[in-house]
Amino acid sequence: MNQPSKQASVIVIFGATGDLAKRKLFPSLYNLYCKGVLAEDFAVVGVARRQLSNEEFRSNVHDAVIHTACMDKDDKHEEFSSHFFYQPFDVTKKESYQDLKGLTESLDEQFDIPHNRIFYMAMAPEFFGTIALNLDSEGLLEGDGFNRLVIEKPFGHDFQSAQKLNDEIRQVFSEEEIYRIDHYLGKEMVQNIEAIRFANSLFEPLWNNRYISNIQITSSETVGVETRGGYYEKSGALRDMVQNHMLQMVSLLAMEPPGSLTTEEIRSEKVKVLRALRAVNKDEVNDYFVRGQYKQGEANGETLPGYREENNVDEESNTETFVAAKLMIDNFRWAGVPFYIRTGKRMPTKSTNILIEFKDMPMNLYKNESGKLGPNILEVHIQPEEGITLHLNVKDTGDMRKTTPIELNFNNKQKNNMNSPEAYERLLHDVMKGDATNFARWDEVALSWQFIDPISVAWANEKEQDFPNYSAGSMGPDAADKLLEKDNLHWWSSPKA
Ligand SMILES: NC(=O)C1=CN([C@@H]2O[C@H](COP(=O)(O)OP(=O)(O)OC[C@H]3O[C@@H](n4cnc5c(N)ncnc54)[C@H](OP(=O)(O)O)[C@@H]3O)[C@@H](O)[C@H]2O)C=CC1
Ligand SMILES: O=C1O[C@H](COP(=O)(O)O)[C@@H](O)[C@H](O)[C@H]1O
Repeated sequence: MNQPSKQASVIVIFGATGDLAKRKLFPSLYNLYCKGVLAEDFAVVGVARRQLSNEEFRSNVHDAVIHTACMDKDDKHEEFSSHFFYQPFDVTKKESYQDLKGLTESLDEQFDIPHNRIFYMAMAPEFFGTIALNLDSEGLLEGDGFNRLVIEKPFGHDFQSAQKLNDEIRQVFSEEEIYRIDHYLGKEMVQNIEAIRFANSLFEPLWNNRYISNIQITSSETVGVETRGGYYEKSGALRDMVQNHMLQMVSLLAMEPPGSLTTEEIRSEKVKVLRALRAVNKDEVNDYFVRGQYKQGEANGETLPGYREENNVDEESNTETFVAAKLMIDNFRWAGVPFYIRTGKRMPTKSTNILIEFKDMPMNLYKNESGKLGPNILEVHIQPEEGITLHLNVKDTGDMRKTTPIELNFNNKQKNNMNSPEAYERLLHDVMKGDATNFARWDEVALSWQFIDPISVAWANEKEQDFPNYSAGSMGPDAADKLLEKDNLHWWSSPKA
């Protein structure tokens, strides 16, 4: 048998019969297997309440990856599934943990794995504390190898609940052992923000309030809440998207250059941005934030239901399915530069796009169609396109005193032959390598909740009388446009969306 790799591990998935495991985790592990990242020395133990045999579980895994192809190689679905094992599990029962300990130790021997463990919490957060304490008390963390805990979002519902959850898991796991997933941090172009900024002398000197007018981040989804009404009613777009994904993108765009690309240096710079975010108190919420809820509408000739007609949604629901906001970062670099963000469900396109609008030239020497020189804009296309577009003005071919706008485009997928890995694949690989850079540190999570909480409290206390206020299939309520019009600006719609 080959020497086991140092990172070889037994991966335990709590909630292995659920949606996340099926749609994201198994296909990502399969891709890693195809690429040779997972060698022969790995094993996955799935646990959940229902009674399944190993064979039944493997058949579920097989079905989940059957449409995922190994690039340029023969498919290995059977071989891959043979690394999977199942154990029926009750999170509250000691015997479940003792059985799990026995199984993981026997897999160490069978697959020649050092005592390395990755515990992936793909279950409701209310169980995380209990699981962590039992893993410790039942001896599953003993041994020479590493123990890593991967925690899914939502990490709490507000600052207080996040702190309680953090305290519970920190009784057992150190901060370095905890990997708090924010899957946006696994996206190729989100990771590219740092490279675009810090590897190009063209941009970095301009990346401040002297040259940038404003930054706009739009993350729009075409889907409604589908089967997730129960969860979403308690969450809303503010907690579901803004507290985590949107603020993470803001941090990466606004942070100072780290001294080096180490995990802690990068995360510490992001934390400084969150500390400098101007707090919005309850009386100012309407100046900085807009909320929306979709009503019935149309897209591609299809009638789409309103949010209040979805399953498990209250017919008078006050939950927002759209948020737009103006964020101010009160530090030397960003004073006076608004960061506008918007995100919502049932919008016309599935797209995430960042747009950096540079300030106008001090004087316009040129004439063009509109009489106004268009601004330089750098767009970072996060999804579905992955790339950047730089909008410039060049001389019109016919008239030397006239300009015409042009675009310089880079498409990442073309460069990578369409094989850019999925976010979960990248993040799972990072966990295996022990690289926590693209995971949220506790202080990032704490600060983002502290910023969000006054807004969610204000919205919970004051029912929005205008709800529902945007049609499914539209770009959100008019108030989101007015938020920028007040500043003599407008949302740029991306040609790549
Ligand atoms: N689905 C997604 O795309 C995303 C999910 N998440 C988060 O991931 C977590 C899991 O989500 P998802 O997979 O969608 O949820 P599901 O409801 O589909 O799955 C939940 C899993 O937990 C198991 N489970 C529930 N109660 C217990 C219990 N008492 N003891 C043991 N196992 C239990 C269920 O299995 P059984 O019924 O057999 O016990 C099932 O395997 C949640 O925290 C969610 O917020 C985060 C981002 C995206
Ligand atoms: O975390 C979440 O993200 C998805 C959007 O993710 P994306 O990668 O498809 O952009 C969102 O639909 C979901 O509500 C939220 O929980």
